[in-house]
Amino acid sequence: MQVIDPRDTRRFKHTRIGVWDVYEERRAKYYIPGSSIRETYGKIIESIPYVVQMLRDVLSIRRSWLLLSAFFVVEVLSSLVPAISIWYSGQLLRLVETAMETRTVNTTALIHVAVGHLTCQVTTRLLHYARNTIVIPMNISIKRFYAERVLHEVVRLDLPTYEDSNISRQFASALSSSGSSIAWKAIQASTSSAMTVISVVFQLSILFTILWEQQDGFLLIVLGSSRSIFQWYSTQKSMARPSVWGANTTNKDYIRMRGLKGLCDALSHRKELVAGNLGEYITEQYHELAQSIGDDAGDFFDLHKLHFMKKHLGFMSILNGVMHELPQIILILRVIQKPMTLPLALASLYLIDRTSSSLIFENFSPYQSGTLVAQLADVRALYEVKNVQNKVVDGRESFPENMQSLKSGIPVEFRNVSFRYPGAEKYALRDVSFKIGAGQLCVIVGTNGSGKSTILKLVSRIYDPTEGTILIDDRDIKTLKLADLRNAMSILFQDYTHFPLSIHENIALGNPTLANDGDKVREAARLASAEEFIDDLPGGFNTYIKRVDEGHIMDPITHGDFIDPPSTHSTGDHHVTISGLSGGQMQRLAVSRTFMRSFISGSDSSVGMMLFDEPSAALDPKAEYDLFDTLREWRGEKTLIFSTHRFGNLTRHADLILYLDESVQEEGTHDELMMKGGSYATNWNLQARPYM
Ligand SMILES: Nc1ncnc2c1ncn2[C@@H]1O[C@H](COP(=O)(O)OP(=O)(O)OP(=O)(O)O)[C@@H](O)[C@H]1O
Repeated sequence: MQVIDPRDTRRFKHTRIGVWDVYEERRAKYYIPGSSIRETYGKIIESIPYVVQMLRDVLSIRRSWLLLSAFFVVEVLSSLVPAISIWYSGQLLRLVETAMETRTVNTTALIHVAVGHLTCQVTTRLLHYARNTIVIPMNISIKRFYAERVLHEVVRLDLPTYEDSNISRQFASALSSSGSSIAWKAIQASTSSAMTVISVVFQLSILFTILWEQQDGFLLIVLGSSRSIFQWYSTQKSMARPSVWGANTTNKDYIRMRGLKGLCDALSHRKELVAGNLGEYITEQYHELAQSIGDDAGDFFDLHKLHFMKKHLGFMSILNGVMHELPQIILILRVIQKPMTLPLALASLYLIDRTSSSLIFENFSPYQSGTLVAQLADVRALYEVKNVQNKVVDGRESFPENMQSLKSGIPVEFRNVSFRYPGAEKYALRDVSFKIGAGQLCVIVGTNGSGKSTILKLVSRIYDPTEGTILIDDRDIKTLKLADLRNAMSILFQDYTHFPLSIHENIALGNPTLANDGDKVREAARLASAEEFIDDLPGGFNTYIKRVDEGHIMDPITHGDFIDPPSTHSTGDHHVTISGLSGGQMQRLAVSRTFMRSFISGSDSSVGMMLFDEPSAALDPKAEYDLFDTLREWRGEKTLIFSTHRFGNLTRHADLILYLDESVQEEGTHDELMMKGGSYATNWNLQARPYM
């Protein structure tokens, strides 16, 4: 993955386009005539092992042998037809010549030429059709094949790796599923390049044979071919892009303007926009900002296009026009000298026009899907994602040594642990040490941002400590196999999310081994007080909370907008989609998922530790009471660690309370800490006062 360092001016050129700062790598990666050919071929050679692997993979897809062979046959035929057509044009030229000399027309030959021309046209259309019937199914199969592979690569990434913007960009470019698949584009680009060579060689040799015998033949050949070569050259030049480039803006007004637009566009802000009467304010502010920035405030791609166009409107495009007219001028001069040669001149001109436009087409076609080198580089990127290493390195030791040891919970110890989030300057935790015994109930309290959630993320190895050691069952957490560790615990995050799946699956994913067990899912929901409201939903447990892109509709106004899911699935009780649930209902669902993991598998349960981050924040008092009542029953059997702001229900029963503020400030039971009269006692009294 390339990283752009704007300070590296030797490598990156800076251009200001409107409000945008554009950084382009000075050395171009793709082929530009005049640039190092060795470098270009070097890149192609580097990509060969990846391309070979890709071909092997593609050929392992069912029916792909057949489709690929058919595709190559069609491509070879398509590359020969233009040359055959030019050959017929040459025959026509000969007929005109003979007619002028003998004043007779060879009708049979004329019909022959006409039929030949027509056949070429029809064949071109048929080949085009045949190509589409091969290309589309091939593309669909290859895309499906790689979609599965990509899912496999994405799913294995841990949070710090996934959060890394360089890695996510690498994945985004390698795994882009829009349009054709990378593999298929590369196959097409390679074939297209090979066919271009065949086609150009054939066409030019036929043109050469035909025009060579004519008066000014050599000049016409040179002009005809150089016209297309020149046009190809200038197009390559204008289409070549540096391999690494990036654009950013630091314009405060523009960033604010985009922020205001984002506020209007996103559904998630609409509630506050409406309730806060923000419409008028936003319109005014947006207008003022737009006026002050002026035309510089454009979308990057629009401004870049404009900049690019101005840059390339120059000498080359004028010369291009001149080259286009030269054959005509020469032929006109010839006709002026010898008026009798007019028909021959017209036929020659027609021939030159045909050849050059067909040659130009041949040379442009690889660009429709990007250059060959670019496509091969993409294939390489596609295969290199599997080399991305996770930042949280897996341990080697199995855990636990025997399942029986989990039955009374798992002891946890922090030894001088400090932690800084990736990219953050400030420590979230500093020199934290504590010990939680097996089966104990520990409650972590503290102000906002004091590090409570961070402790839970470290215990579950979502992140690793920057300094210090965490011991699980007296063993360094880093030595344990990650899968085993996570099997042994159940965690409810503060910022839990629900998946775009049915409610049944949302709960069942807490314990995928029991995913098809409807009774267990229902039991988990009951324990979390969610069963009743789920049953009241239109589709019960089959209700979808949100769905990912369902259905398309094409009309002249919306052009492929999505159909609103509820309108397409409002019948029956399967896959009914609802647009929302209350905050408390959402939380009950999240708790159900956690219960599914830890309780439902009963004696088979491998869970010895449960972590809850603010599990009752959105619950009503009754639901909160029931939840903690259920959880307390598991004390002595599972280690329970809670992070919470609500002291009352939990802390009084806790074996250990940690009062946190970057590090552990106070530690003990409720009674001990109340006696101490420190921050815990102050906060307890603050919460209790309204009820006294
Ligand atoms: N992903 C992150 N990247 C960078 N900093 C983070 C990240 N998550 C949390 N922090 C910072 O780490 C510190 C501790 O955050 P943490 O979420 O652990 O606090 P908390 O005690 O759980 O807070 P709250 O009571 O508000 O939930 C805070 O200063 C927070 O801003």
